[in-house]
Amino acid sequence: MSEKQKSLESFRNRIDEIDDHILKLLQERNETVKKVIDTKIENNLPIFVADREEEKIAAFRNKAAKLGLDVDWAEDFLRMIMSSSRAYQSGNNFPVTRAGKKSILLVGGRGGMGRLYANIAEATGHEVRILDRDDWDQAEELTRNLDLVIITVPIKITEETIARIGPFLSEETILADFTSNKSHVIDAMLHAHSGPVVALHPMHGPDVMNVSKQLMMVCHGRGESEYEWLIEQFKLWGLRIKYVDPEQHDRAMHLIQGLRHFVALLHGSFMKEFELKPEDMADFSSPIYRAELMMTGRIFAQDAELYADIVFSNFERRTLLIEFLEHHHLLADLVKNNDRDGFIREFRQISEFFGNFADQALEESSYMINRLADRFG
Ligand SMILES: O=C(O)C(=O)C[C@]1(C(=O)O)C=C[C@@H](O)C=C1
Repeated sequence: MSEKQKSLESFRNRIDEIDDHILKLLQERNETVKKVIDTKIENNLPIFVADREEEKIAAFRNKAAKLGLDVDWAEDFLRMIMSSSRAYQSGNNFPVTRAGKKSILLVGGRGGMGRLYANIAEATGHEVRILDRDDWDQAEELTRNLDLVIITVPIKITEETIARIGPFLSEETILADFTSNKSHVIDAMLHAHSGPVVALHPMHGPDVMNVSKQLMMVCHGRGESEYEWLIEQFKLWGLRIKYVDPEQHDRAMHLIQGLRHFVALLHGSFMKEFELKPEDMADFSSPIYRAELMMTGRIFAQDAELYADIVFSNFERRTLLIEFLEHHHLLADLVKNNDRDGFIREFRQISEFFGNFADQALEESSYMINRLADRFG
């Protein structure tokens, strides 16, 4: 072995030692996190503490800069550590609110979201009951002495399920739902129940590792002081809360869920029609195109009925999708007429409309693409 090879080997050995040391330190950090979550459970404190994380990130960046390290990389590193810390804290028991343990019924509790929240609520010490499709003959028993009922059934049967459960509920029971559609649902709940009502939309799927730092949209219905403990409980689980107006929520959802999924559907359907095989396209794609292909492809790994419910959710959404499809003429005509100048004019008008957001989109998407390329490239 040459002298050069020998020194390379000794440097690599030193790097291995340092990496092992990092792992040991992470393990020690985890042991401390275990004590943190025990203290939080004893004192009813939340898993995710935004201020603490922001302060730590700012301090870490400063220290990294002084040590001549890449500050953005250092921030990512710390964010990953804290994310794993929250996952760890979400692994066993959860803190409960000062209002104490409650009885909670999940209607549709055997679906993905129902199971996720049933497990978390159970791990918090709440009494969890499930009412699924075939359990309606037990509805009376399941709704006795009940603090909260959450409707988490497919969109298309949400309103009829609300109407069905309403008569079983006492004045004190909170009626809530997890549907991605709010204005009609909140009206249905207020109509079916005279007690506290709150409409919720967890902005995540059932496949998340844990709910810490996930967003819960909240639309006020009735009796805020009575359902306050529930919002508090979400915060203790680590969720972020955003209060929204139901109409405003639904408009945004038409665009985000309806339109976005529809664009992906159109893309996938076109690929199928012209036999553009995703594997071949992926091989020829740089990270950005690959990311787009993945955004389209991920939909088809999921349930067709779920997407049908999202796309066909209601009349407003279907109207918007038809408007969207008809709008394609504007661009199709530019292409048909080989109107390069018209294309540039339209492009610039869209850029103006997007304003500063376009720069933010460029920055965020570049970040995402670099991370993806590093992991899967
Ligand atoms: O300081 C806390 O409360 C923690 O739970 C620890 C920790 C971390 O791992 O540093 C994790 C989650 C919080 O959001 C903030 C910080």
